[in-house]
Amino acid sequence: MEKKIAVIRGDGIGPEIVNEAVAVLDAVATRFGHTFRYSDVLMGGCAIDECGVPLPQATVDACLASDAVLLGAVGGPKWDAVPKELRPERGLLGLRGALGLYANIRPARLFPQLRRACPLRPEIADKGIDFLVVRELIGGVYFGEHRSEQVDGQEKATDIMAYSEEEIRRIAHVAFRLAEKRRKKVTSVDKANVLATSRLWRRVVAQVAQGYPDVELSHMYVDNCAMQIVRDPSQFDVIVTENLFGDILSDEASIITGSIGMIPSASLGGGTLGLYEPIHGSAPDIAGTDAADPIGTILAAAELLRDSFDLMEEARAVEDAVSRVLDAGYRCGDIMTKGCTAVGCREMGRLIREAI
Ligand SMILES: NC(=O)c1ccc[n+]([C@@H]2O[C@H](COP(=O)([O-])OP(=O)(O)OC[C@H]3O[C@@H](n4cnc5c(N)ncnc54)[C@H](O)[C@@H]3O)[C@@H](O)[C@H]2O)c1
Ligand SMILES: CC(C)[C@H](C(=O)O)[C@@H](O)C(=O)O
Ligand SMILES: [Mg+2]
Repeated sequence: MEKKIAVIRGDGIGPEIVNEAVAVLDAVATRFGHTFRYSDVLMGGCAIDECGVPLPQATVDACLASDAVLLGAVGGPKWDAVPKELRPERGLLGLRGALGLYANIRPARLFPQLRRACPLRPEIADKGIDFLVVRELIGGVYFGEHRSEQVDGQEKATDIMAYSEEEIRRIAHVAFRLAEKRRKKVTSVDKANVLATSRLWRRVVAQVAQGYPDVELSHMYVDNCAMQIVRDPSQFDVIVTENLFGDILSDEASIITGSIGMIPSASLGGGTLGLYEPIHGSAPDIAGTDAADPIGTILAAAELLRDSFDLMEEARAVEDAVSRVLDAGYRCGDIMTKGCTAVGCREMGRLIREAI
């Protein structure tokens, strides 16, 4: 099989972790006889430095001309002073919007090898952690109007959160379809006791549920959900929620499985083009030190093989390789526990490649 992959290394640890993920894709190509052609494109702070904007049109065009997009992460303190519409993160939001990627799927799954890195009490972890956060990605407050003005001699800032029925309906279908293939439970998370967008969310999700009679739907307020994720994560199968709540809950869900450095994400739209990235950011505090855990990005590459290229065996080979390296006791600093062998980003990548 021959496929084109747009590669966005980005800022901070982005280039370090993407290098390892691309090398893993190369190992897959060699073992299974595929050809992956990469086009390197700029986004975020590095694009501001090179081109003056966080999302050059050439990047959008290259992504649209590819079969999938692999991303590291963007942003960092170097660009804190740039005007808000030019911030590195605007590049990421702009790309998600330009590619129509409305569904962001972020798994929370505890690797059996990482039980000791799990910060939850053993009796809670032993009940199992295996759920998905399905986050709406191109609506809500992220894509509403952001305004700052002088009122009565003071600065006043406003962010508008808006959702249409159709924006809610399409993400709800994604959640129900995923739940049908899993444990058949959807928890829709909102703040319907306060927000008009959440009341609409609840009504539309309940309507969509009627088309999936085998799937059980429950509703939960986001503050309660944040608490339930650490109290008893085994109750969740698929969580579906709006953009901002999903951003926050997925970071929270990541840490109960060991580390944010281990969690991949897939951003999907109506077609086959998907964007695959770890859920974490550019980690400026450890950039350039070879301390970043590349596993989240490598597992994102596995998702890319499965979702965008339909290469099930190849995706499984990457996931099994990660498992075998963890079985052998190798750990990056974020998941290091007593008795294991500490390795850096490059060495972790090499071990996983060799295990393929
Ligand atoms: N998708 C993205 O590109 C994305 C996502 C989140 C944040 N950001 C941006 O990244 C920058 C830094 O944000 P932040 O510090 O709030 O969040 P962050 O996720 O970059 O880092 C949070 C903490 O997790 C650690 N961490 C993150 N990834 C790791 C990995 N792979 N291995 C080991 N440790 C890891 C970091 O060292 C840090 O202590 C900001 O500019 C933010 O806007 C970008
Ligand atoms: C960098 C930022 C805009 C982004 C988001 O909030 O979506 C990030 O936190 C993420 O989770 O991908
Ligand atoms: Mg986030």
